[in-house]
Amino acid sequence: MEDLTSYPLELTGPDIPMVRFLNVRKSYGELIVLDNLNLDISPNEMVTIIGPSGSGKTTVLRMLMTLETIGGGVIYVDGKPLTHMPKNGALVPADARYLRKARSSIGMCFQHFNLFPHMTALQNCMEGPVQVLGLSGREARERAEELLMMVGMIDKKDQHPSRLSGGQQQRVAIARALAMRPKVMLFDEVTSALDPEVIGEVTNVIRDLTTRHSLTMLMVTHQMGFARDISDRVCFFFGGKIEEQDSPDELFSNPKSKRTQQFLSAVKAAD
Ligand SMILES: Nc1ncnc2c1ncn2[C@@H]1O[C@H](COP(=O)(O)OP(=O)(O)OP(=O)(O)O)[C@@H](O)[C@H]1O
Repeated sequence: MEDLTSYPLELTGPDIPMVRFLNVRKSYGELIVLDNLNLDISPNEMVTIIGPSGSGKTTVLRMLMTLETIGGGVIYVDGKPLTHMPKNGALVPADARYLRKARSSIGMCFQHFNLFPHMTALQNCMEGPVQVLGLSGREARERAEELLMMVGMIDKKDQHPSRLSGGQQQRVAIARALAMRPKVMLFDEVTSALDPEVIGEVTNVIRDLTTRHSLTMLMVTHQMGFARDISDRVCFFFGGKIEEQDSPDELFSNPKSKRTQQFLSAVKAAD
């Protein structure tokens, strides 16, 4: 087992990142998926991960959601360890109770919306705040209505998911994740399963979040134009590592690494 004594029990100081991956490793058998990953995300920063298929992009998000066990290193959120917990003055792997609480600081939207089919849009957004956060029905309803308004879905609040388009369902899924007041929002290919004509309504909601709301966000996308448009920083992943990271303008206009150049040319040629 890894010696964790050199890892801080918590991050302190004036400029602590909202998210820190510290030497994070993940393998499936022989396959190394994340190779000593170090990544900091500042409060209110929007970071996008791009890269070829199999480079570990989704694994990064799944590790932050604690859907995967960690093979090495520690992830911190808002200064506190996410994957580990302090015990007798040292970090040890987090138990289920600690993980359940720690994970509530992370919100996620997937390619497939996973709304509860038997609940209306409003009920979908109220469920977590009532069941997990213990809000009263009235408080949860107010919060849900405010968020459905923000994503432009208030007039459809009493519809079930089967009566909504893919874009509308994804907007409800975003509102549902935000209703838990996460510290960090993750977006994994949220437009991939959508018809082209409704992609804009979802990207507009995410763009709105970056400009009007202070929220730390990490996104995986294959839509380079969108990544360029809304990110503060873009990380190009290759083989489970960050090959290159920069501001979107710099990374897309002036990529330094050969692998980034090749990837961006291939994506452009396929467009
Ligand atoms: N549960 C698993 N068991 C075994 N291998 C896995 C598992 N999950 C992911 N992998 C492998 O880990 C590697 C990274 O997967 P990941 O989904 O993070 O890649 P990605 O960059 O998001 O790819 P894509 O763009 O195709 O979604 C891939 O080679 C994948 O096959």
